[in-house]
Formats: sequence, C-alpha cells, structure tokens
Amino acid sequence: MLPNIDFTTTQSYKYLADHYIDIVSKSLKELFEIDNQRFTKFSLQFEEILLDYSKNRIDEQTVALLIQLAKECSVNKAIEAMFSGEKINATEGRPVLHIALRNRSNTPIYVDGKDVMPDVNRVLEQMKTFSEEIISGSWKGYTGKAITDVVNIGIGGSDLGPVMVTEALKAYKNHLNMHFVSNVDGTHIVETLKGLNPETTLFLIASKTFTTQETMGNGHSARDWFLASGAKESDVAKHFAALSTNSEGVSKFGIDTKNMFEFWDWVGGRYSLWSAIGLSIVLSIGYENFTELLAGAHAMDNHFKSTELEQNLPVALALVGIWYNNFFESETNAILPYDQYMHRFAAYFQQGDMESNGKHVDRNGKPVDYSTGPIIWGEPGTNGQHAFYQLIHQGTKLIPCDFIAPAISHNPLGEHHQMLLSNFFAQTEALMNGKTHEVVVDELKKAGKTDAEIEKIAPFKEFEGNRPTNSILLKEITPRSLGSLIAMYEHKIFVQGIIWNIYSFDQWGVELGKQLAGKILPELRTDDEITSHDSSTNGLINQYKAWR
Ligand SMILES: O=P(O)(O)OC[C@H]1O[C@@H](O)[C@@H](O)[C@@H](O)[C@@H]1O
Repeated sequence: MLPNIDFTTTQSYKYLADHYIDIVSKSLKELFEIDNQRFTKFSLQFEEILLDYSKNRIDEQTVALLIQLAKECSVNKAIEAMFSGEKINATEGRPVLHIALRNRSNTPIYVDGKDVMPDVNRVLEQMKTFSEEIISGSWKGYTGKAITDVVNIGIGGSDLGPVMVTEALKAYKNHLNMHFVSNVDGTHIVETLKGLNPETTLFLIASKTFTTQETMGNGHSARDWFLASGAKESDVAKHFAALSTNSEGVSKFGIDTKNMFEFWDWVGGRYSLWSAIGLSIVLSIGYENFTELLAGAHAMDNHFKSTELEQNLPVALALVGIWYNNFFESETNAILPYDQYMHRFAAYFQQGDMESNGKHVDRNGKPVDYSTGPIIWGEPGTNGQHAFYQLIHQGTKLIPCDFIAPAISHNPLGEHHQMLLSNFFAQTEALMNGKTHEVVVDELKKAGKTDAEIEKIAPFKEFEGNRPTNSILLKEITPRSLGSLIAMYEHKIFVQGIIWNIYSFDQWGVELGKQLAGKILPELRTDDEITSHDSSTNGLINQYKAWR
C-alpha cells in the first residue's frame, strides 16, 4: 500500500511555507556570497553523472525541511512498495515494475507469488537472437535479401522512448536504417515508406494494448503496402513482428505469435523502453549496448532504493521541483540538453512526467487543492538560446531549468564542443547573476553613449537574474550513462507523485478524446449534416464536409 498523506498538512510543509518568506527575499547571488561552500553542499555525484543543484533558491534549511517533507510523506516506504511488486497502480490494480525489466542482478521479484524474472530474461534472450539474425543479415526477407530498414510503428510510450534512445545513442548505431511512424496522419507513413523496399524492410508493430487506433491504422497500411509489392500472406512472417502484451490482438492482426515479443501489464507504456518495446533500440545499437542501457538504469535503481534521501539524486531533483511548484508556484520545468543527439529527451519526458503526474485527484479520489505535475518542455541548447531563452532570462515567469551536457562529445570537431559547453556554463551563470543597472550603465558608457541615451536604453538591457537551474554534467553519453539518466528522471517523477499523493501510473485522462473520436469517425464517413454535438463541433464537422 502506498502512504496516503496530504503533504500540505505536514509539519514540514508549514515550516517550508514560513521558510519560503525568508528565502524569497534573498537572491541566488547573495546566497552564493553568504556561503562559498554551496557547490560542495548542493551537488551529488552518481558514477559519471554530476548533479549540481546549488544554483537553486535554497539553503541548508530548505534542503533539511524538504527532506523532512519526504520523510513525513513516507517516500522510503513507497519506494519499498514499488520495488517489492506491490500493486501501487491501484486504479488499474497493477504493480509498477519497469525496474524488473532492468534488474540485472536477477534477484526474484514476485507478482502474485510468481517471480517475473524468468519471463523477463526469456524475452531478452528472444530479442538477442532475433536482433543478431537481423543485424548479421542471416534473417532473409521474402525474396532472400537481408533486412536494411526497420520501421517501428507505435505511438506514445511505444514510440517516444525508442525514438529518443535511438537518437541519443546514434553514435553507437549499426548499418540498419531506423524509421519511426507514430502519427495517424497518413503523411507520416506515406513519407516514411517512400524509397523503402518491401523486400528488405522489417516492421515492428509496437503497442502494449494492440488496440490503439493510430498504430492499428498504420500497421494495416504497412501490411497493405507490403502485400501490394507482390508478397504473399505467408511472407508477412518474415517482415512483421509485434511488441505487445496482447497475444490475441496480435494474432487477429495477422502476425504469427512466434514473431511476438511479449511484455506485461505491470509495465507502463511510458516506462516501456526497457521491455520488448525497446526492440528497435536493440536492432539499432545491438544487444550488448542495450544491456548496458539496462545496467545503467539498474545501477540508478539501486542508488535510488538504497541511498539515504539526503544523498539521493532522484530525490534531490524531486524535492527541488516541489519547492518551485508548490511554494514559488512555478508552472513549468524546462529540460535543456546541450547535446544534439539528445534532441528528443524533453519530448520523451513530456509524456513521462505529464502523463504520470498530470492528475488533479488524490489517492482518496478527492480533488486536490494544490498544484501537481508541471508542464515539461524544452529543446536542445544552443538552439533554444536563439528562440525562447529571452523569456527565461527577462520574462515574467519563473522557469526552473535542467541543463544537461556531456563533457566528452562523440564528434570532437575542432572547437565545437568547447563552444557548446561555454554556452552551457554561461547560461546558468547568467540566469543566476543577471546583469545589474550599474554594469549596464558602465558598458554603455564605455561604448560612448550619452547619459540621456543610457537612461533611455538601460532598463531593457538589465537582467534581474535569480533564475534557478540544475546542471547535470555527464562524462559522456553512453548506453550506461543514458540508462542511469532516464531512470533518475523516472524516479524523480515517482517521488513527486508520492508527495502529491496522486497515482502516477495510470492515464485515464487520455481516454475521453479517444472515446469521442470513436464516436465522430462514423459521422465523417457520410455526407449527412451533423447535428448531434454542440454548435461549435457541429459547425466544424459540417464545414470540413463541405470542403473535403
Ligand atoms: O502501446 P499502446 O497500447 O499502443 O499505447 C500507446 C499510448 O497510448 C496512449 O493513449 C497512452 O495510454 C500512453 O500511455 C500509451 O503509451
């Protein structure tokens, strides 16, 4: 059972509310002047990942109170409940065991009295064998040719993780060309299939439920395209595999269950890249690298489970996030990787975080009267700097940012990486210190401006600073470090959900739109005028019909 505590009624919450008044009057710059040990005090290292959270609007007392909050909310008990396979996804009656998928120590993990590890290892073995055949070319397509292109068809958790990881680890990639089709918009599959040869293309139909409209639609279109090339029904087995929990749905679709890579209902879609859903990752970087990814995540799992809260990286990230979300009333959290390979990292955690903690009902089924999950967004640096950083630096909103960068680049081209990292370091410093009126005036004087000119222009050139950031510096983006980094964010989300007293592992909020689309689709099949909705929806549908 998960704890069931309203965190706003705890002692520590009340202390934090008072303490906030004290902290809010101090600038980050001052906090650094008062205490020159902040970096040592507020940074944590795990293997080759350094988390520096010292550029946050916190002091030792803040951290102590936040830790007390985590304790009062029984975070430790909740961690124990997840790792031991309790059904903590209560609204769906399921355990939450993505940690079992990367449990490289193989210690038994029980669900309803049965150890899940033999099944996990069996599917991993199946992924290994299959990927080795495809990569080596010993697996032949229906005309006897080796596979050159792999198309993963999936959406949400069955797409975002594989896309993000294959992009992040492109430096480890083999000769296979990877493609990902998610959108039900026909453009996505049509554009992807252009130039592909059905004789050398392998489709992975990735869907936990095997009922998702987009994936089934794209899967059927892929099958039609394949058969239109002259291939026979019996050739489908050489070109289609399914990654799913639903064997019945897979056979109904026409894929032999021999070509099915199974996973289980205790794997949440947005936590599934570690499961059979990761087959496209295995095909792209090879099985050994995939197991390194798992090992990195497992190492972070062990850290999360067994390190005291004070030294625990996911806990630190979670608590700092709560500090801004619930006391400073910030609304968003930007994730800014200074690594081009990581360009889908923020998009990945948009689902990871927002689908998990975008909830307004607590674990008693009552609406909450506090803010829960933040809006997650971001783009890689330095691109973001030339787009939206203006608002982060000088806008009216407080935007806590996570800056992520590797010390070593996979592409050490001239001075590029140093230029990139000079921006990484400069941004968090600038956000913290800002630029005072005096400095601006001085600069303008040196540039030969008159006093009148200076007075006019100076306010626009000032930066108040005091804008908080986390810096996550990795030695290098490797399968292992990426595994740890993803797991760190997953556990951050978990801790926040525990403290907000919400269920982080269901996603009922995505159902309503699906239901209504199912109702509207038949209405679009005729030319009849539609009157069954509100005037806006009727008007839009009827205009669509007039124009199509
Ligand atoms: O993997 P399938 O079942 O196709 O689901 C794909 C996605 O569907 C959405 O509606 C959500 O429920 C996501 O959590 C899920 O990842």
